[in-house]
Amino acid sequence: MCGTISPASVVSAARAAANQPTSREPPPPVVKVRSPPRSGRAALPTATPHHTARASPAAFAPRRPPLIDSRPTDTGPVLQVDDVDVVRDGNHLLSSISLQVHRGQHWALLGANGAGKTTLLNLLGAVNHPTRGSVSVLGHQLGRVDMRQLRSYVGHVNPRHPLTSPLRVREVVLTGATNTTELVPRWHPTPQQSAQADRLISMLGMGDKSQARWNTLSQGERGRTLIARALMPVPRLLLLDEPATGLDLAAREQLLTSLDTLRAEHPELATVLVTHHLEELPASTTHAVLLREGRCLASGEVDEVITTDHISKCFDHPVRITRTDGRWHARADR
Ligand SMILES: Nc1ncnc2c1ncn2[C@@H]1O[C@H](COP(=O)(O)OP(=O)(O)OP(=O)(O)O)[C@@H](O)[C@H]1O
Repeated sequence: MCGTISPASVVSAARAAANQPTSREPPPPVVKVRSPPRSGRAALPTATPHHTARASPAAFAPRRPPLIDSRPTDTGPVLQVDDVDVVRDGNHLLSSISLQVHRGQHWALLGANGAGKTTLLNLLGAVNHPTRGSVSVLGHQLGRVDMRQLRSYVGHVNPRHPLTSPLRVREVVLTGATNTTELVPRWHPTPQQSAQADRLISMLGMGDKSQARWNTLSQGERGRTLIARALMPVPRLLLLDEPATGLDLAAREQLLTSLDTLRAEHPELATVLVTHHLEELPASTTHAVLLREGRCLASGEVDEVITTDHISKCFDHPVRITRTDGRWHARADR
């Protein structure tokens, strides 16, 4: 039986713990490290070579004035992708992709198996660089910033979370503070980080599983744990890679309702949600991009993109699309 998820209160609690303003509160004075970048230039340390990217525990001290100015007063796009290609082993995984995501927008990223959805999401999450073209995340162009630090400002829910050691739920959530898969040796959370983790766990209905080990969790419990983990940095951008995979009917509906509430309560948040299934899209989805064989088939406002014609082309199969009470359904067109 699943507990009740209340994402609005989750984020409110996270903001309170991180001492950040909610959308209703006047912002406290901010000490900026630098002015917000206009040209995409970073107010971050310069790019860190991969071989030096391992961070010491001191690197995960409690957050001070943000190195990235990602406050709601920013007017630039949260994500800007310009004419991007990704090539691996001579194969074009993505070709000529462009995309602009603004705060308050909730994008669905749709496509058949192998269409390139995860490859694109990994660019948006500052996990990988493009082969050609440019990607800016929270106003910072990949290749000009410390990717690890930039990633710490993005909530990324990956159902294939590569955790192998049997960490407890609470420990997994705390790795959201360090943006690592494993606990960082000799790192200790601050009292605020500990309290925030406990609040998130409780509000995601995992309070009675807080000490359970990762390898014993059901798929739905893992999903909730990973959402709590992703919310630890109080992100302005939330990336969700097939968040409903493996959830039973009730758990899926609860998750989608939670995402609707989260979005309504936090109008500054931008999200990108990857799925193969239209039934897994929250009603609050505002935009969509369809990928087919690494290319963009359609992109824009959701009702113009999720159409019978586009979806049939995208999945190379004749389907009929209907939308009822904000939710989408796809049926084979016989
Ligand atoms: N490192 C790599 N080298 C070569 N090909 C790769 C590499 N990584 C991914 N691919 C291929 O790129 C294509 C796109 O992969 P990707 O995981 O982005 O697709 P997807 O749309 O997320 O698929 P799915 O819905 O099955 O998860 C696939 O054909 C995959 O096999």
